[in-house]
Amino acid sequence: MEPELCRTMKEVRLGVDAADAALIALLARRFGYMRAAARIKQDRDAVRDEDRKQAVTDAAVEAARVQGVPADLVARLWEDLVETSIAYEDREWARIRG
Ligand SMILES: O=C(O)C(=O)C[C@]1(C(=O)O)C=C[C@@H](O)C=C1
Repeated sequence: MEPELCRTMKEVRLGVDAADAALIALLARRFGYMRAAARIKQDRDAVRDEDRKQAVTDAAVEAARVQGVPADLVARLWEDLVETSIAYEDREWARIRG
């Protein structure tokens, strides 16, 4: 049910749970690309790429603005998302070559 049509907290929470499940599926896919990056990057120092991090965050903030989501909140989320991705990619880089 669309958020604007919700009349009860039960309806709201069903919608939130469904959105969270969809987000987790997308995160699983995004993290899959981090495993691919860890496999492809030969140099461990290349795991962190500040220019690309900035570009990814800028794109997310712009997409959020178009969709009417507060840009400052998305910038904060993407800071955490990309830093978490870097940590995961670094861990995978070491695991693959361990
Ligand atoms: O684009 C890359 O090089 C990635 O490894 C992906 C990613 C990301 O989370 O989008 C992660 C680490 C880099 O710092 C930049 C971006």
